[in-house]
Amino acid sequence: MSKVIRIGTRDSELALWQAKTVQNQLEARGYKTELVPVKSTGDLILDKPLYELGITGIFTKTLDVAMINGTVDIAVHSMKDVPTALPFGIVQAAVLERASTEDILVHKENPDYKKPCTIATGSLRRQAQWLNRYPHHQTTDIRGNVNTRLQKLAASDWTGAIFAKAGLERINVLPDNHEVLDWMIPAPAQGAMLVVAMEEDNFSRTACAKLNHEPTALCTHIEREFLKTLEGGCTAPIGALAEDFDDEIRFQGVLFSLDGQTKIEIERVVSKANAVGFGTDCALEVLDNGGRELMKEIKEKMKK
Ligand SMILES: NCc1[nH]cc(CCC(=O)O)c1CC(=O)O
Repeated sequence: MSKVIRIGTRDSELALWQAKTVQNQLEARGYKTELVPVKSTGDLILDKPLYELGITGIFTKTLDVAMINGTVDIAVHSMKDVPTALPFGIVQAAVLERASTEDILVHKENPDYKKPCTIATGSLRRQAQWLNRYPHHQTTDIRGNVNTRLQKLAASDWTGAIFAKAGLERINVLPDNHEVLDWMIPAPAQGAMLVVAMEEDNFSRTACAKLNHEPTALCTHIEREFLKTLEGGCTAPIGALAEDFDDEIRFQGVLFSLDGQTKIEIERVVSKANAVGFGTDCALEVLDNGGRELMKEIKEKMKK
């Protein structure tokens, strides 16, 4: 095992933490590794909402190119940032055991939700779910990595900002003044880390396979199937969570209109033995239940 596995990562604190976790796990199994941080397009364009950029894989593209060019062997991503269709030649090499899946609101003082509030989020999914629950509130866009967003919140007069709990926990910046949004359905694969490799790179794939956490891989697979079937390549307010209970998977999926007023949801239980294709089946049910018209409306609004 003399070959060094070069691990590509974005250079944010969270991305580096995640890449180092993969590095430590590989080294614990006797592999030699090297971290290669790169800047992604998503980290360089910070003045526009993500969904307006109209680029899928804005956080993953730079690393995909580095891997195809052979400057890195594997790349570590927050799985929820990875488009459901991987570039040709790139494959999933490992899904690590999932951390917290929840969204949280970080706020300054205890908010009174009965009053008008301003909630910062750059995510269509979080915006729609917040406005569905609190129609008299408003949302405002926020961009940047986790630390930047915490600073922007501190300097603002907003009520709070929404984060993935996993991200703040990982880099140890979860403030006391936060509330877990247990009613909000997370993004597909939120809280999971994905390692990708080149299909023909058997050495890296064999190494990474040892880090794979089967239940997380199955749950995130179902959530991403749901996403892929619903969205058809377009960004939309979609949430999905599959949870592992011994030999059963419990699944919740939801599609919202952009203003949060329309909600199409599904809740199902499936045995692990029948889990293949289950995410797709759930998405088809949502589409048949008014989702087709809703997705068409969202696509038209997003063009403007
Ligand atoms: N969209 C950015 C992003 N991608 C992954 C995480 C956090 C870690 C995770 O959800 O796995 C975050 C930050 C956030 O949503 O607050």
